[in-house]
Amino acid sequence: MEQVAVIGAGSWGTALAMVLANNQHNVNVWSHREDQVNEINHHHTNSKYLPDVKLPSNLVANADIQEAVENAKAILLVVPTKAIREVCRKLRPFINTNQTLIHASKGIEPETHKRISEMIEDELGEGVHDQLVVLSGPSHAEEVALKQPTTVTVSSYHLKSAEIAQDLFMNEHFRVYTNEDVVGVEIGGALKNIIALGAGISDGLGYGDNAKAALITRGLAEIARLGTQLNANPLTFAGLTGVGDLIVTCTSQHSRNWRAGNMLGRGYVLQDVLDQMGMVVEGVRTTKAAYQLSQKLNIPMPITEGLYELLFDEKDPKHVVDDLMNRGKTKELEDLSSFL
Ligand SMILES: NC(=O)C1=CN([C@@H]2O[C@H](COP(=O)(O)OP(=O)(O)OC[C@H]3O[C@@H](n4cnc5c(N)ncnc54)[C@H](OP(=O)(O)O)[C@@H]3O)[C@@H](O)[C@H]2O)C=CC1
Ligand SMILES: O=C(CO)COP(=O)(O)O
Repeated sequence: MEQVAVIGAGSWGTALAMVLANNQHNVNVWSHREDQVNEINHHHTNSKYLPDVKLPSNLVANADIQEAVENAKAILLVVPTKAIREVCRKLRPFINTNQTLIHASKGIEPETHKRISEMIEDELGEGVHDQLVVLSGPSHAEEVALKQPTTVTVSSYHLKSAEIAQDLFMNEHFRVYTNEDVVGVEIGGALKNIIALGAGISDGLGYGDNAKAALITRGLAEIARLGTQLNANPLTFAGLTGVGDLIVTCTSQHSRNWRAGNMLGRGYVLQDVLDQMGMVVEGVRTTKAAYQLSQKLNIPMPITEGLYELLFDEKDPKHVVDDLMNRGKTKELEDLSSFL
């Protein structure tokens, strides 16, 4: 039984805290909202983010970040990418070299084009490199909270750290694999959200399963094309954090990215969609970051480019699809030749 701190009390932070608490660990969830801390401690619920779910009694909440991480063997960071740096700065005075630092967020930072583990190292110092672990894979919070069978991957430059995370989370409902390809795991988890927005748009436009299968497979091709340029292992994209997460996010109505895309496809404007969602839609900022990166590295990413034009240049969704379908002729495997 270990002491674990969870930084972030949204849907994913709460669901992962439940997995840890169900594994008999003592879990302290930090939230920046007093009212939410009181609700978790007095009613054992987090009604905004996981309605109708009862939280275990060994899961408590704290609004003081120092108290939340006190004596923690591991700290799990689960806030939107946009909040990672701010939260790390709050955390910095209270971490030590014996703790495993796990993050479960999915995004790339616009302008710097950094992955989340790189942002964390920027803020907490290079000394945390071997303590860092990323947890990713096909896993909607709503299903994890109901103990439905789920598989994820934990990845670290230091296998021992990944194994510590594996031991903390693994149980009969939640199966955890290790993988040492941090770049591939983070790139797959972040970029699938762009394709999920696209899948939602396609459904919102009334297109069928053929279009969605095309988006998933050609989306995977461009994710792998960028990822391998960044030194990811191409095989990671065939795994849980690549095609696995693409499937779940592009086909599930739990996905906020799919739902946001669906509204865009039905004609809603971006700001109204984000206002209605009330939870993070990571794919929007990640589209900007991935588009910028593809331009900088001169890597063709036509779906990402189409999404960028739709989100940031107000291009009509139907025109985006028409332009994707009417690109010049190409070979399916041409892009993949560098893998061989
Ligand atoms: N939900 C899921 O099923 C999964 C999510 N993820 C990833 O996990 C990450 C978090 O997502 P998720 O939990 O779903 O997001 P939610 O939108 O459900 O919750 C985000 C949480 O972070 C808090 N937060 C936002 N900004 C700050 C800040 N500056 N300081 C402190 N807390 C802050 C929010 O507080 P407030 O209530 O005040 O806004 C809220 O508690 C994302 O990167 C997402 O892609 C990964 C796998 C599955
Ligand atoms: O990453 C997720 C599932 O693996 C959650 O996706 P959404 O953020 O689109 O809900």
